[in-house]
Amino acid sequence: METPINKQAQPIIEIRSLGKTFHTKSGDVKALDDINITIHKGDIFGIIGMSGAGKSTLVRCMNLLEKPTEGSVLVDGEDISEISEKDLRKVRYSMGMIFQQFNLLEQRTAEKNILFALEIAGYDKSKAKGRAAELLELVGLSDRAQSYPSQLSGGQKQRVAIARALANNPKVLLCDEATSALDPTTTRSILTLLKDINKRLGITIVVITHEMSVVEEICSHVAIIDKSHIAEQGSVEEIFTNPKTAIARRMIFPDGENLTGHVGKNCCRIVFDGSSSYDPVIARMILECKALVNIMYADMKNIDGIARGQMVIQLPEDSTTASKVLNYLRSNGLTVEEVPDYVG
Ligand SMILES: Nc1ncnc2c1ncn2[C@@H]1O[C@H](COP(=O)(O)OP(=O)(O)OP(=O)(O)O)[C@@H](O)[C@H]1O
Repeated sequence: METPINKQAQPIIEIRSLGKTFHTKSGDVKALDDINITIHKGDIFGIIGMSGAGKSTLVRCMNLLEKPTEGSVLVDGEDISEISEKDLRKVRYSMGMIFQQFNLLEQRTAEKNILFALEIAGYDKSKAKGRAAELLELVGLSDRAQSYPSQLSGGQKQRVAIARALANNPKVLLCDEATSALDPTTTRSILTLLKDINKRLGITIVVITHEMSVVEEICSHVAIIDKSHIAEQGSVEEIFTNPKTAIARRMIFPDGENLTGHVGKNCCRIVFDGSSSYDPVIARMILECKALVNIMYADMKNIDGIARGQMVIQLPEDSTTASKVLNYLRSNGLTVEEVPDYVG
């Protein structure tokens, strides 16, 4: 399944038929199977999945920290599994990375953590201090340059890690569960910073997370990974409005789970894309079509102030009334898809 093409933007990361098997003493573990993803320049691309789904392995394959056993990874059109170690190092410098546990050097101050990254990349020494100051300002930590990690809060540590990851002007920032160790308020401030960096510097951001709220807050696109496979991918708006797989529905609408386990013949899925609120439409439909319907599943979300979501209803057995219901919903601008055998 391909991400819808953003016609303005060029692909920056293309993952083609990628697979990764770990050979362990107790047998082979297939961590990734036939993964196909295209990330375009300027996207904030979320990769979401449950624990053990393969998220970290996938993000580590993007800069070949983990070597895929099948398929290829193209960065800016170049197959990076084919290039020399030296060129691969350059590609890695073009892809900054941040982690859940920050991974700062505890014996160095915030400034020196950044200087270290610049030094390794061979940055001009005479300009390095100025560059570090610029980066600390970008992440709002100019006044903590001389603090050691142990003197910083979790959010401040992640800001230093972001500054360090940006030191070499990367084209891509890979974030592996970057907010998972932070409280909700700090999480929001880090996500706001990432959004700002994406906007101001045009850096493509890949966000690995198990939290849908993170995707909802900052991502433009999302791929849902389940048991080593991509279950679904697309723009966040599209996936949130009309999730097609059970895993996507479970992750996006966890509150809808109390309605799972329902099975029904002759159902239809109604997609609310923000142009109408469902209560009056459904109520009017019941009155106008004189049709009683069973609600098999329903959930709505507020995305950017617009109500989106979906509902699955069981249509009346009488086919004339069922058609009336479908026509009514469609004529009210709703997207309606018939589901002959619904399994919730
Ligand atoms: N180095 C390794 N050796 C063997 N198996 C591994 C290795 N790394 C990951 N795995 C296995 O690959 C699968 C995917 O792991 P991965 O860490 O990528 O998942 P994840 O979605 O990031 O999970 P989590 O959120 O729990 O970190 C798991 O079954 C894991 O046990």
